[in-house]
Amino acid sequence: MKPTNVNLNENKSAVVILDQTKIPNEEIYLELKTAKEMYDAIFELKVRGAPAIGICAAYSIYILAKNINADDYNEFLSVFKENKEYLNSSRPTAVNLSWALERMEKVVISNKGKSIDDIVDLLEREAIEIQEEDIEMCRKISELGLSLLEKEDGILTHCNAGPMATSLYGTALGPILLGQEKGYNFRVFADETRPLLQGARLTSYELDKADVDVTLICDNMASIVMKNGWINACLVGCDRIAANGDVANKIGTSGVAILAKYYNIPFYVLGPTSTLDMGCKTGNDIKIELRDGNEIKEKFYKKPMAPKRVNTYNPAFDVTDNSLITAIITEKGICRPPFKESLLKISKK
Ligand SMILES: CSC[C@H]1O[C@H](OP(=O)(O)O)[C@H](O)[C@@H]1O
Repeated sequence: MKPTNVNLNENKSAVVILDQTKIPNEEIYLELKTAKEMYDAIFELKVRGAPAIGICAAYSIYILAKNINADDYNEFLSVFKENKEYLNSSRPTAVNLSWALERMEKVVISNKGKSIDDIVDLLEREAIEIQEEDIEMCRKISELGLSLLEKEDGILTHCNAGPMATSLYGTALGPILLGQEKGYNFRVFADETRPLLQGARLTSYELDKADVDVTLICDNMASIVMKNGWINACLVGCDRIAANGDVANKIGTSGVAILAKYYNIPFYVLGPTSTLDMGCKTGNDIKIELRDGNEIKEKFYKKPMAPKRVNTYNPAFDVTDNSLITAIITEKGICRPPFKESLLKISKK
């Protein structure tokens, strides 16, 4: 199977992405050729999800590098860095964006002395490697995540961390999709995830397509489904994992974690080690993206649902304290408290 959410086009002149803002009503693919098209696609969540953003950025900076008209290496590197800083400024919270761009920049810097054409070829290979590594990472995460679940479990999810948000298997949805293939009989409750409805638009779409028993709920219904005893585990993705195990993820995740703690339900975070940021000591060091308040007041309504002059506060992420997390499932293993030690160990594997 090949990823369908982010690829190069046939003549390698553009990044081709599945426009996630059109799901579930249309499957539309876009060709990104210019730096602005690439920036806007990430900023407008046409491509979204930490790993998918990183993969898209890697292919994007490769396409832009192909089009740099430089007389020498230093000029090439200077324009490359400009492109990198521009793409990196699109969204601040998911570490995979800067991680992928820094990894691509390392290819340029470590191959000084080679021809620019050779460096560009190496950039293409690095971008492909980033995507292929993510496929393997997510497959392993799915297997390890599935080992924590029972065949008839009720599972609550928040936001979307499925194939569209990654490369092929997903992270939080990976164990669910893998279990479905193996004949498990999960019952999934998907938070719609206001304000951008990734749960409604994307998670219920991906799970329904795989014939998983998925029930869509409003975010404020997470407590009652847990109280009813319908949830055996919560599975969520991540955008940045701090060295102490604090996790930045879609806004509302920390609330789900607090509810899970109250109802004594395991709360699992799933993500590749490329989302681990050991340079970030705690969640307090994670920059939280603030977005336009119109996403709250009017984006998905026929008419605005709040007075025009009313203030809004629209953080796209929040940080779940490590004390609320049962385990962090990565491709290198399952990390349990104390996370400072378990994450340090896994970061060195
Ligand atoms: C597999 S990473 C998915 C992660 O990214 C989402 O954020 P966004 O939709 O804004 O890109 C959300 O936090 C998911 O858990």
